[in-house]
Amino acid sequence: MSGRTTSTGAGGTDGADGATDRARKAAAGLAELRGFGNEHSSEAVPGALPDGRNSPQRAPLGLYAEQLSGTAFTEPRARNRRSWLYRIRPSAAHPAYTRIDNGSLRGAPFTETVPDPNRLRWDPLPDPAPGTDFLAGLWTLGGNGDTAQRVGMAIHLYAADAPMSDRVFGDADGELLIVPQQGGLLLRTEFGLLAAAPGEVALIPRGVRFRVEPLDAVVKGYVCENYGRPFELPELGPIGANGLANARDFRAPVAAFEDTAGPVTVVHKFCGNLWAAELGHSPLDVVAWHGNHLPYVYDLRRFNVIGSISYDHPDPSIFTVLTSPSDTPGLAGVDFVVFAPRWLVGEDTFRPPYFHRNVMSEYMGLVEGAYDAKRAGEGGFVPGGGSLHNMMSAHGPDRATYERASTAELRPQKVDDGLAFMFETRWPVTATAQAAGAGHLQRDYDRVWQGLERHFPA
Ligand SMILES: O=C(O)Cc1cc(O)ccc1O
Ligand SMILES: [Fe+2]
Repeated sequence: MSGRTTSTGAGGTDGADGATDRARKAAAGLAELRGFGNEHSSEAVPGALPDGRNSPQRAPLGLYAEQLSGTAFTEPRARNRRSWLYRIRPSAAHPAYTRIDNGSLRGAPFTETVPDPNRLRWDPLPDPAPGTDFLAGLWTLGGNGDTAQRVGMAIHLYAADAPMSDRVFGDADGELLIVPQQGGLLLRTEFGLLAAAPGEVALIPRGVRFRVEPLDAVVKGYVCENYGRPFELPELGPIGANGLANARDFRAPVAAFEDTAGPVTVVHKFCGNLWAAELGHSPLDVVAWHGNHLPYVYDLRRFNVIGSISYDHPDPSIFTVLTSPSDTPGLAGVDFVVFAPRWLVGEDTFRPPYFHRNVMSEYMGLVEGAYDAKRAGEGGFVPGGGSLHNMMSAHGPDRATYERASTAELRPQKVDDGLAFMFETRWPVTATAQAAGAGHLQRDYDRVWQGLERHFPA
C-alpha cells in the first residue's frame, strides 16, 4: 500500500465497432503501471488531472470530477480504496434503469438447490451459441453469502465469441476476478485497457465499468465474484518481506478514453439482478484518474512458489495469491490459490495433496494441463472443468494418483505440466439449478476414490 506513480497514457481509443485489429495491437503493447494497492495516477491528455486537489471548482479541460469508492469512507487507511475519475460526462447523467433478463447469471442468496455434501465435478462449459458476448456468456455455478450484505462469493464460468460492442458492464455486487482458460481477453475499462491471456488473471473492482473483446475466436474461463472485502495480498509472516505474489508484478492500466456517440447500454448488476440504461455516449470516457480502486492483471507464472524442502506436503494456504479477509482474523471469505509450476523434493513424503476433510469449501479449476492429485484426460479433471468439494466433504488424491505416488521413487521432481487454481471459501457453496442439472456434470465422480482397498493386515 505504498508508492505513487504517474503516467501520461494513451489518447482516445477507437470506437466500439471494427476495432478488433486495433485491439489486438493494443493488447500486444499496452502501457501499464506496476504495483499492488498503489496510489496510481494517469492522464490520457496532459493537464487533465487536477493538481493539488480532487475537486476544483472547475476540473481541467471541462471534465467532470467523480469519486468511486470501493470501501466505506471511514475504513482504515491501509485498506481504504477509492479513485477519482475525470470524465467527459458524469456517470450520474443517465436515464432510469430497467430490469433485463439475467440470462445464466445468478446471485446470492443461492436457494435453487440445497447445499450438497457430495463431491461434484464438471466438464468444460459447452461452446457458446454464435454471437455470445462475455456478459451473455456468464454462467453461474454457485456461491454463498448475500449480495445485499456484501458477504460471500459466486463462482461463474464464461464462454463467449463476440465483443461487447454496444454495451458495458458494471457490478455493484462485488469485484470480478477473471481467470481466462481459453483465449485472451481485451478489457476496455473506465481506467484504460488491459489484456489478459490464459495463465493470467484480471480483476475488475466493484462498480468499475468495462467491456470485453475476445482476442481469440472462442474464449472461456472462470470468474470469482467476491461480494466481500476487496482482495488483498496475504500476509507473509515468517516467509519474510518477499515471496508469493510480489506486489510489483501487478499491472494497472493507463488512462484511455472513448469519445464516441451511442447508443451504448450500461448493464448494472445490483443485488443479483441485471439492470440496463441506454446512454448517448460511451461511459468509458474517463480522460484522467488517480487512486487505488483500480483494475489490474497478474501473471500467475510470476508467483513465487514456497514449499517444503524437507518433508510433508504443506497446506495449500502457502499458494495463496489473493485473499479477501472476513470479519474473523485469519479466516478468509474467499482465497484465490494457484498451483503453479514447482519442484517437489520432500523425503519420505506422499507428495501430491493428502486425503483431507476441510472446514473450508473448495472450488478448483484447471487452466491447462493436469493437476497432480487427479487423473487427466476424458472423464477426469480437464482444463476448463471444475470440482467442488464442500465443507467436510472427504477428498484428495484419486486412486490412480494414490497408487502412483505412494510407490514412486522420490527423486527431485518438477511439477510443471499444468496450472490449477482454487477459490476457497469459508462458507459452503450451493450450486445453481443449472449447475446441479448440467449435462456436463460428471455423474460418476465418486468412482475416482473406489478401489482404495485396505492394506492393514487382518
Ligand atoms: O483438494 C485439493 O486438491 C486442494 C488441496 C491441495 C493441497 O495441496 C492440499 C489441500 C487441498 O485441499
Ligand atoms: Fe482439498
